[in-house]
Amino acid sequence: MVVTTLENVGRHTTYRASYQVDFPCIIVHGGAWNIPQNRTQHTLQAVQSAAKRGLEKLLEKPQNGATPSSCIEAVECAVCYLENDAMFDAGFGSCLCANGSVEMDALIMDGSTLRSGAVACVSRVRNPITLAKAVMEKTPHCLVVGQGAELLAQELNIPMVDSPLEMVSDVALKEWESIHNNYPGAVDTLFLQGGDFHSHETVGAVAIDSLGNIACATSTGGITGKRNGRVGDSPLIGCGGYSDSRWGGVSVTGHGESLMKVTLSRRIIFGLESGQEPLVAVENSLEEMLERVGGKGGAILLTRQGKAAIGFTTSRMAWALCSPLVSQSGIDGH
Ligand SMILES: NC(=O)C[C@H](N)C(=O)O
Repeated sequence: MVVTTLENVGRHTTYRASYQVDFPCIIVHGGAWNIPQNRTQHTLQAVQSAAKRGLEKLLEKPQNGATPSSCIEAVECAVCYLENDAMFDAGFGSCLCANGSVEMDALIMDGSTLRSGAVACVSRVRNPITLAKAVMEKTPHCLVVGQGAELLAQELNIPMVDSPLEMVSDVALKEWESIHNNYPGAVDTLFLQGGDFHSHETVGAVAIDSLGNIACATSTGGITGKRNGRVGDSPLIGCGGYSDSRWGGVSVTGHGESLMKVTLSRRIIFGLESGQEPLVAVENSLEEMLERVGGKGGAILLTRQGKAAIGFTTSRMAWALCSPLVSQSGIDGH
């Protein structure tokens, strides 16, 4: 068993960067994997636009004396934008399960109260992140799944499609057909050493508003060929995302089963609590996940102190950072 030590930290991280930012600020990712060249431009532009829209929400003037805590609206807005883009593995265009259907997961978390809401295995909801937000704001629960979640969407008039087939894109269908007959291996191998070739553009965002409140959101269709009913890391608190305004917020992407085993997002925040620099917390956690359980992934982090950190162990991950003074983005490893 190899346990990550200080000597081997940094061996696998393909990209690491950190920025000092002003408030309010938002950072967005579009999934860690081996993004093909022909998707580069679109993917990068989309995460940049999503971050810009999120920032606009953060800069909106509060109405009727309402508290200007807009980080939740900002992450929802950025994630919705990417869910609506068929290129991403979230909302319309999500990866397909073994039986060819779409099952989506999403999580949102409010770091000022630790309230969170999540949905899993929804097939007919246009924007799973909006339903996750409704779970947080309108129910006493943290996670609602499947039919129960869709019933809630109906009750709350959250936009749904009539048939799950309406959420299936041509690209997702093509990829599903290409790994036909190899489903059991897919979830195990797609993100493992050297195997980050498919599956896909999970999306996420972290925002800090002018009051210093921090929210995170993550949304995904999971991994192509996953067993029906499989739930990945994305909707689970501490796995797909975590936010505590005392420290920071994080959204992650990658091999869900690995991310769950090391509770990647909570682990990164715990690194901050233990006094680690933001980038060290991100890098140590990703390295440990790869060393310990063999899974690759990526993370975005925004801290209370105004540091943004980005890291990934896959070949690529599209990300974009936007504040009134800073605008940065990237996709390649070093
Ligand atoms: N692309 C991804 O990030 C997949 C997601 N983490 C899952 O396993 O469901």
